[in-house]
This record gives sequence, C-alpha cells and structure tokens, in this order.
Amino acid sequence: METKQPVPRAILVGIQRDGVDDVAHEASLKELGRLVETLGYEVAGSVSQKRGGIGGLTVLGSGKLAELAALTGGTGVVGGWTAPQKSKARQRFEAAEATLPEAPEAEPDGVRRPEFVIVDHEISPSQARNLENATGAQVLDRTGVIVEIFHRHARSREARLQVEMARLKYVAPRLRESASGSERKRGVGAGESDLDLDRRNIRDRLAELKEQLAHVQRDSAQRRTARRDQLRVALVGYTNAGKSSLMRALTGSEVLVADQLFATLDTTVRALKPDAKPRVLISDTVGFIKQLPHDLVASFKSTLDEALEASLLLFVVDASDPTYEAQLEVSRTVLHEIGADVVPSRLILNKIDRVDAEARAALRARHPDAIMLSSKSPADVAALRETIIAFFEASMVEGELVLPYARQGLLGDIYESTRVLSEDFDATGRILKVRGLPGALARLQRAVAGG
Ligand SMILES: Nc1nc2c(ncn2[C@@H]2O[C@H](COP(=O)(O)OP(=O)(O)OP(=O)(O)O)[C@@H](O)[C@H]2O)c(=O)[nH]1
Ligand SMILES: [Mg+2]
Repeated sequence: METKQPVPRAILVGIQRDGVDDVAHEASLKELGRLVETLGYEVAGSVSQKRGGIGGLTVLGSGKLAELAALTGGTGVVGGWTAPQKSKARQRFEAAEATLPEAPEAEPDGVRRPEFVIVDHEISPSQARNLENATGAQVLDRTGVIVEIFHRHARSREARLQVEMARLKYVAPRLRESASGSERKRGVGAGESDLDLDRRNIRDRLAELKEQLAHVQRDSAQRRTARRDQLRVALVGYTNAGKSSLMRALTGSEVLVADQLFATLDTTVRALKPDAKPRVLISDTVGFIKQLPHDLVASFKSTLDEALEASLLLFVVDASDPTYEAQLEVSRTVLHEIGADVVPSRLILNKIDRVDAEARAALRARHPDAIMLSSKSPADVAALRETIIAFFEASMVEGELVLPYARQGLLGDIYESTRVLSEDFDATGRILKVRGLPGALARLQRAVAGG
C-alpha cells in the first residue's frame, strides 16, 4: 500500500571563509538549497558562520552548533547524544535501489524537526559523524547531495554505471562499524571485520562496474568514430544555463528542459533543423557546478568526450544570474580539466530576455565577442543557426566526386556529409561538385573509389 510520505526537511549549513564575499556566500547557499530541493527535500532554514576554514571537528563553532542543534532537536555537543544507529542517508547510499526520501519520524511533541543537516562544503567522514552526534540529524555534504541527484537522474546504462562508481567511491571512506554490525557476521573470513567485508564488497563491485563500463564505452566510442568527420557542435556550460532549451530550439528535439539542477545527465545528439547542408550535429551535455565532485568529473569524462570531439563548443551561460562570472569560471576550469579548452568555442550569454538594457550594455562591454540571446526567441535561435553554419563554412573546401553507376548507394551519404553544388553525368557515372569538410571529402573519395 502506498502512503504519501511527508517531505523531509533540511537545514543548510554554510561557512563563509576568508576571501568569500557576502554575495558569493549567499549565492552558494541558494544553489545548495536548489540542489536540496531537486532531491525532493524542503529547506527549513540555514545557519551560516564566518570562519577561517572548515577544518574544525564539527565544522561550526560551539555557539553556532548549539543554534543548529536547537533547530534539529539535538544536544548541541558531541558525545551528548547516542549517534543514530546508522544514518538513513548512509543506508540509502548503501542500498542499491533506494530512490525516495524516507518518511520523517514524528516528534513526540508533534513538532516536525528537520531531519537533515546539509553542509555546503565537502566535509570529512568524522566531521559528518560529529555533526550527526551533536544535532541528532542525518548529515550530508554538498558532494553527497550532488552524487545523490546524479544517482536519481541517470538514465542511460553508461550514466548509471558511472554514477554508481562515483557513489561507491563516496561511500567507501564513510563506512563505519554499525551498531548492528555483529548481526551481519556471515561467512566472514578469519580475522576479517564487517568493515573489511564492506570495503571488500565495494572494491569487488567497483572492479565489476569498471569492466561493464569499459564495454559500454567501447560502443559509444565506436559511435563517435562513425561521426568523426561530421560537423559537430556541443552545448556545454553550467547546470541550468539553458543548454537543453537551446538544443530543443536548434534541433526541434524533445529533450528534457526543467528548472532543475542536473536535469540532463546523458549526452543527446541531434541534427540541426531546418537541415543544414552538410548536416550539422548538435550535442547536449551534462552541466557543471561549483565543487563538482572529482569522481563525477572523472566518470562523466566519457560523456563529455562528445564535447572534446566537437569542432565547435557553444559555451552557454545564464547571463541573468548575478553569479554568472563565477559559473563561467567553473565551466572553464572543468573544460580545462578534461582537455576540451583547445576546441574553438563561442560564448553564449543566454536568458538575455531577463536582463535589462543597462546590464546588457555592461555585458556587451565585458564580452564583446559573445553572442547574446534568448533560447525562447525564434529570431535569436535562427541567427545562432546562421552563426553555426558560417563557422563550418569557413573550414569547408570544394571538391569533385565521381560516383560510378555501380556505387549509387553512396548518394545518401554524400548528400548528408557535403553540400552538392552541381551534378553531371557521363559514361563513367555521376559527377558531383561538392563542398564539405576536408575529412569528409577524403572519406567519400575513398568510398567512391571502392576503398
Ligand atoms: N527566461 C528564459 N529562461 C530560459 C532561457 N533558456 C532556458 N530557460 C529556462 O532555464 C531553465 C533551465 O533550462 P535547461 O535548458 O533545462 O537548462 P540546462 O542547461 O539544460 O540545465 P541542466 O540540464 O540541468 O544542466 C528552464 O526553466 C528553462 O525554461 C531563456 O533564454 N530565457
Ligand atoms: Mg539540460
């Protein structure tokens, strides 16, 4: 029987470190709030503190910790509370298939206290434990939240394998002896603790996943090789910048657009519509975020290889976001990390419909080469289409293909991969004057010659 479960409530915790201004700090907490909402939790409030760093035992100082504990119903001191036997967050991470938030427990006094404390930084397993101890709540950090969102949103087999690997790597160092550990002793080798067993299981599972992933990736690499000499554009950028919206507008495809972080995790490739000649392929890719967990960058590298193999990157930015500069910086860093910063790119200042004239002028002055547009404006999208076509036009060359009558089957490929300027016939076959990328022409020359 299904019962409607109350939405879990969460308190956000942010440390404003030296050198981080108020605007950046607020924006970061707001973004964390959106991530938490994407997980299906309700943000019940936040606790911030200015501190030199996040290295302390409990992340917060004792006063702030007490303030936080008052909200969650904890003691406010480490050791003053029996730690949750095993956090539900942990259980969820360990359970292969859990997807829904758990039902919050009712408090005896009828007040529903927040069950989660979510820290806007990557914290160590022992800091998480101490915080759980002092607050009585389940503690997750930014990395844990992102890993969990990826886990829920991954659809393709490749993305699911990648996320499970990243998730196991996140969980492994956070494993600890559980209160009920002794109940789970079954067939454990001599001298081996439950913890070792868990760790060994994780290692085995990781090895298994790695093998499966290699298999899947061989297939996608083959698909990419088949598209190698095609005209390819990749949409890249911060999460929620509007990549999928542009993808829809440029290709007429029905990819998911949502006011959510990480709506897209799988790369989609579609042809530009109306058709360009030769055909242009557009890829929509996974978005970036501040402090994207390293394991996720690594695991999504193959998804982002689409970007690496494109001839043109459209670097999409939400120009209406006050922190767009920081988002731009994050995206640049990730592209650099995956080696895609050598691919020619154009900056797209999207959502310009939400920017007033004065701010537009400032953007124009700051980024004179950028393309300002709204993915919701058909005229803007049509102009972008022309820009894309002009980009490729510049690197295309003209050539002649002589297609013997016995090889007419290649005609479809020729029409897709080049623009046919003229067609003549003689005794040997069909003579086509075409314009296309040098690589495509070379491939077709080989094909018509029977190679
Ligand atoms: N006002 C306005 N809203 C836009 C524009 N482009 C996109 N949006 C909105 O921004 C939100 C995010 O758009 P998406 O296209 O899903 O963004 P994305 O970059 O694909 O995001 P992820 O897949 O989550 O990384 C949606 O609510 C869109 O409707 C625009 O030009 N103007
Ligand atoms: Mg998207």
